[in-house]
Amino acid sequence: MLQLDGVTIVQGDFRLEADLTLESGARVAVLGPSGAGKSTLLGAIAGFVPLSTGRVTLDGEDLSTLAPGARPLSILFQDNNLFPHLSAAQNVALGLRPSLRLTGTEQEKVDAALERVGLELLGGRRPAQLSGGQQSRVALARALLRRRPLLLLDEPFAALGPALKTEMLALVREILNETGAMLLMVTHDPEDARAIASQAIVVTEGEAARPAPLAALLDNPPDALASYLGRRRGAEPNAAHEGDDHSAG
Ligand SMILES: Nc1ncnc2c1ncn2[C@@H]1O[C@H](COP(=O)(O)OP(=O)(O)OP(=O)(O)O)[C@@H](O)[C@H]1O
Repeated sequence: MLQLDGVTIVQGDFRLEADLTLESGARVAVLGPSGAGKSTLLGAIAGFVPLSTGRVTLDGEDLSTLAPGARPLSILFQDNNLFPHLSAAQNVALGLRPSLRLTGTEQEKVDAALERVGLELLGGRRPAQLSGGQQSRVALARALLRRRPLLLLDEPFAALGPALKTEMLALVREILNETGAMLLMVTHDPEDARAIASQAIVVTEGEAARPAPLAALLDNPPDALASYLGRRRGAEPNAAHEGDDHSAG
């Protein structure tokens, strides 16, 4: 269970509050207008952004006392945070051992993770020698290897084409099924959210709201979310944002 307890984050004149609980294994989309604080929320959980007040706990453990690298979570950004001078296999291995001096068993785990994402033949290549989708796979393999109970995705597949994005979301879903990890995923795309999440946290007007069922939220969005999704509450279905095609029943 992930708890944000009386959390306030202040960055310059920006302020975000969060008081919410997510059950173990929850799959949660983080939605909201640009600049609302979605990345900031993930950064605070991951430890890159300091809390002004409150606590973040995972299964009762206070994460606020742990350095980012020691937190029981993996985070993926759009740029995949791969090191350009290391091979794909070494980038994956970093998830296990920052020194890259692997034992035989650890090497086997790295190989298995690369195989799991279909990159067993490309482990020797550096990121620049891989396609965008392959780079995303390397980053996912590293997250897979770490087996942390919380996976934070900050629009990691936004730059990929629709087919690749669908494939990556399917892979994430499989990984979540295998690991039982909890997911928090920032996305601007309601269809991506539907593909993987069952709940949503709406971040708007200085607050990260308590999680709500995703389908109901997308079918009948509050005003702040409706304008961000490109349509108004009560609008005719054919006034909906192109590509945002869903039926209520
Ligand atoms: N280091 C910083 N110092 C001051 N303000 C910051 C800093 N980083 C971000 N902000 C501000 O915090 C607010 C939230 O930014 P954040 O990146 O979390 O928004 P977001 O919802 O993820 O936006 P987007 O959807 O555009 O990525 C913004 O107003 C931004 O300008």
